Amino acid sequence: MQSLQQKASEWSGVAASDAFAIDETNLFETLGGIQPFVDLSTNFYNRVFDDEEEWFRSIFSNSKKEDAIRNQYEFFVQRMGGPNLYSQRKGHPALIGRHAPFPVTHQAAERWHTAYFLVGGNEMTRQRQQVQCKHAANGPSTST
Ligand code: HEM
Repeated sequence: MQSLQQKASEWSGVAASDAFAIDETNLFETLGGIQPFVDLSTNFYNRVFDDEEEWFRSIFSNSKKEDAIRNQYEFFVQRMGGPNLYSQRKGHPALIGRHAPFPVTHQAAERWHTAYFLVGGNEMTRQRQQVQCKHAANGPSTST
């Protein structure tokens, strides 16, 4: 079976070595602290909340823009080599699980190619759940 990383690379067209090049440098230090990330996430969510396509905007209809901005910049600060702001406040990022309530489909991931790992992660989670349902219907597994 293909790994999540293989699927994400195939769908996005971004090689894993390019995706993980962020680990070869400390972008938090290079960019000079938190403010560039606050600006990035503010600009990002201003555009998301003003998107011209209703189906895309509606994915965020239950989110407050200020919360979404903070969640995102704290996550990026942490992931790019800065202090663990996100985990101190909210725990493990667990991004596949946290996105499970939202329709992060192939169509949505076209907007943000990094999101293909969420699409693949959701598919794998659903496949595992289907296997469990089958076992439940057939009684306990004897194969372990
Ligand atoms: C098109 C693809 C995506 C869609 C539609 C999407 C949608 C959402 C939505 C609706 C939320 C809740 C907003 C909130 O924080 O209150 C959210 C949260 C979040 N997203 Fe995404 N997302 C996408 C891709 C990504 C990617 C690629 C990343 C990481 C690189 C990411 C990181 C996060 C983080 C860190 C949160 C905050 C989670 C939390 O603390 O609850 N998202 N996303």
